[in-house]
Amino acid sequence: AAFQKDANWLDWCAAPSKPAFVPPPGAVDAHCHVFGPGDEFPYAPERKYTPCDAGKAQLFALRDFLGFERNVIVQATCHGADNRALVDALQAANGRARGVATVRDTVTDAELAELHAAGVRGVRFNFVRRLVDPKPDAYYRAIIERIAPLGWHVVIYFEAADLAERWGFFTSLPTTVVVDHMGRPDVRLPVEGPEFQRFVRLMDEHPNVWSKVSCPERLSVSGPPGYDDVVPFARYLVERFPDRVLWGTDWPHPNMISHMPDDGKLVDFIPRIAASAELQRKLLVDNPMRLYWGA
Ligand SMILES: O=C(O)/C=C(\C=C(/O)C(=O)O)C(=O)O
Repeated sequence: AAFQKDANWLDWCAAPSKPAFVPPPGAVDAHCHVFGPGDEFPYAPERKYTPCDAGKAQLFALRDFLGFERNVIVQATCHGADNRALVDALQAANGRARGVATVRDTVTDAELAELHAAGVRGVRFNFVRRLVDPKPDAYYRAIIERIAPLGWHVVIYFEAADLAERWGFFTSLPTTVVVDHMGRPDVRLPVEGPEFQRFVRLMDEHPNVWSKVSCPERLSVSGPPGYDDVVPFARYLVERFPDRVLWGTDWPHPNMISHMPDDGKLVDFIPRIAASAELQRKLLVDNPMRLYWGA
């Protein structure tokens, strides 16, 4: 094989349980990835991890098994700014997938047009240092100038400690801004405490800011299968900002060290954080369709 996955890499769950929760018709898995296969879509030389391959066929099979209709496929750092695997998956999805790409400030108009034609509707800025060496604000502002005319939005991934430091930059972004995984709250701290309430203030004071209420498996201290300690945080955001939340599996779950989540159990997390059919429809259908399909 062209690439060897990292020695401690956990492969995605090959036989997830069938979720008890049945997603509403048209439900969207709004945060997932495709990895390689590496001998067709090489991993980026600047990557900080090498995953197992996780291709579009498995992603779409999981979509169908879990009862979802569509995917938003997000470029992961292991592919850097090489979006070929993402574009390949989008083109194979027959309109049932949209993408969030990674581009450099040198991206050409032709490259942006090709990405848009494939179904890309946003770019991702990853500030998690174990994944990417951060760039100066000017680098990101240059990219935003290039993508704003396309109507794209920005997805940002950062650690809770970064929020205070980058508040000025995050609140200056002119597009819709979607935060991955609730800004990674420390769930040992109280929901009403100053740390999580800083993130709540970001959403409360900036109506262009959305959040994914995903990845309990990354945040939980109490652990699987229920990730009980994450429920209050995700539920709070769904109930406070029902029109600006998204949910995703995060398949194939890169960099999970403690365990590999069962995707069926992640789906059964949804009714615990979105307790009514209306909130479930907003979270899984209305919000992602509005943002990614312009519905
Ligand atoms: O998949 C996620 O959203 C989380 C992770 C990885 C990435 O986002 C990435 O490599 O782009 C992580 O926390 O390691």
